[in-house]
Amino acid sequence: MTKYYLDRYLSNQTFYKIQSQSIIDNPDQRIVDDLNSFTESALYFSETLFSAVIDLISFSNILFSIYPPLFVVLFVYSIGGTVISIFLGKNLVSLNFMQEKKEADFRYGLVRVRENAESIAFYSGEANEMQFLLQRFTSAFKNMSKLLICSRNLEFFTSGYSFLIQIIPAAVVAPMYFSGKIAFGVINQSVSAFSHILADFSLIVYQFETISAFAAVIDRLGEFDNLLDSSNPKHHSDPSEGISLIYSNVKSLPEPESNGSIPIEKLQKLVDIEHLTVETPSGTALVRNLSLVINKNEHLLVTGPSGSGKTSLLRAMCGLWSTGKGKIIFYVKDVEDNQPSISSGVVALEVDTGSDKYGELGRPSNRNYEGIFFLPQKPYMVLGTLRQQLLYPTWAEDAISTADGTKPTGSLPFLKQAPKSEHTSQKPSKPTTEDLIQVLEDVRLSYILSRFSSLDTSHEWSSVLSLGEQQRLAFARLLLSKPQLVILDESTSALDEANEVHLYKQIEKAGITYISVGHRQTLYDFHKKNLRISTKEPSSAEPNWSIESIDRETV
Ligand SMILES: Nc1ncnc2c1ncn2[C@@H]1O[C@H](COP(=O)(O)OP(=O)(O)OP(=O)(O)O)[C@@H](O)[C@H]1O
Repeated sequence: MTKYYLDRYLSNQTFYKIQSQSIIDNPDQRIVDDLNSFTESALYFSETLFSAVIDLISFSNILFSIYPPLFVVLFVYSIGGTVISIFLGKNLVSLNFMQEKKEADFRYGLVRVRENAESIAFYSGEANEMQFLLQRFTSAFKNMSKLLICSRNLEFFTSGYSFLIQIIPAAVVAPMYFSGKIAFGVINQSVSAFSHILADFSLIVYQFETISAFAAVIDRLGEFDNLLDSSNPKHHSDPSEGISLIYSNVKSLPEPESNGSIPIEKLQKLVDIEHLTVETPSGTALVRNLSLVINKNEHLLVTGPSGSGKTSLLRAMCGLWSTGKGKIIFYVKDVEDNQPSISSGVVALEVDTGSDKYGELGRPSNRNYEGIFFLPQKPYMVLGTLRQQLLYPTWAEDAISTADGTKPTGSLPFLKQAPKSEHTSQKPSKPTTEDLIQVLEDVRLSYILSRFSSLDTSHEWSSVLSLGEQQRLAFARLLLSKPQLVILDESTSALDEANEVHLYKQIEKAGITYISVGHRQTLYDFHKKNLRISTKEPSSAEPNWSIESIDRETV
């Protein structure tokens, strides 16, 4: 179940939507704790129900042979008990639901302190953090107090209910004993059979607390499950709504014209943006009616005031945001045909938006395999070794290792990776250790190898590497992946100018076309075109962008 939920959580960028739009609270807690409680409680209830049925069958016969009216008493008593316990414990489901949420919020607060330890320490923000954490804890504590009061009332009733069981059957059959119809031992027999059967009928009374906790877990999982289903593209009512992202598959070179030449624009087109309007998820238009073509080696610099929507444009290009309208077409090469020759004579540019390859929205499962790479503003370091940092996100280590570094034995089904699809087989071949060492030299990071002794040591990389070093590591990933197009969102903001120049030269040398977002004047040197986005009246329908060539001589 964990793997099933993880698969759905990580597909279609659902994890991003949940986090950026705060759709539901604490998905991690739902995957870890709620799934655990769900499976445990489901098993427990199945067992309890099964033994109750066996018990009922065995003791009904005995009780019926003693005195049939005892059954009527038993029914009335158990139904009355169930109604009262439902009344007393009716708030338990919502209280349990909130308890799960509040405890998870508190835990998440602590995780954020751990993740942002250095920033908090620099700010000396301990007192604020303490207050913030105590607020969350107090909230969980108050809810727990309500939960305890509700459980206490229910417990009082349940105890009284179970004590009366000892008296009721004896009181019912006592007249029969005094009139000499039954022996004294039969009273004991009837008490025993009565309490067994009543326990079976009173499952709701005795298990009310567990049932309400189970119901809260089902609620939380159900909410999560619906959300995961709704972000599956198959459930979208109209896939044409919003921004369409199309990956057009260039199967081969275009047809030569009558004079034997190939139109340069057809040969080199990488991205075509048509009438694109990007809006925030709340509906504010940021970039309006943008039309733009990016050809091979026509490096584009996106500039504009802070908050004008530069990163949002990149989000739309990566498919993270689809609010707005217009079309973005990426011309990606098919790896099987990636060395076409003009003499092959095969023609045309094939637009492949078929559902078989890219899904109904025409999006591939991993854009890195399509030759498009994205470097985000905040460098992201994975948990693991330096080798894993460099291979991320295009390749993964083959074996799944446990925390102590040993490889798992046995054949647990969830450790098996899904069979490689036709699409993932297009991954570039995995770099060797020499390639990794070389790329570290290319980004001027070879000294970290000697500092950390080998490529296979694990560290908390985001803490032990400076921001600039993390940005250089991100460029190393890019150089290894060798994409056709890279989208850089202020990816050199923490670097000195010499390193920035060096890295841009490296990617230019590798033949990678890049689109950068940035504020620095130095960036103009490496780009051919400048897209300026301005902040205009949100109500205005006028385009708020302009594009101009950058003349390297005059910069
Ligand atoms: N999830 C969101 N929901 C609503 N509005 C958002 C969301 N994310 C960003 N915005 C808003 O969209 C606008 C554009 O944000 P964006 O990050 O694209 O700006 P930017 O031009 O890249 O700025 P900077 O140069 O400061 O990085 C901002 O006003 C921001 O507050």
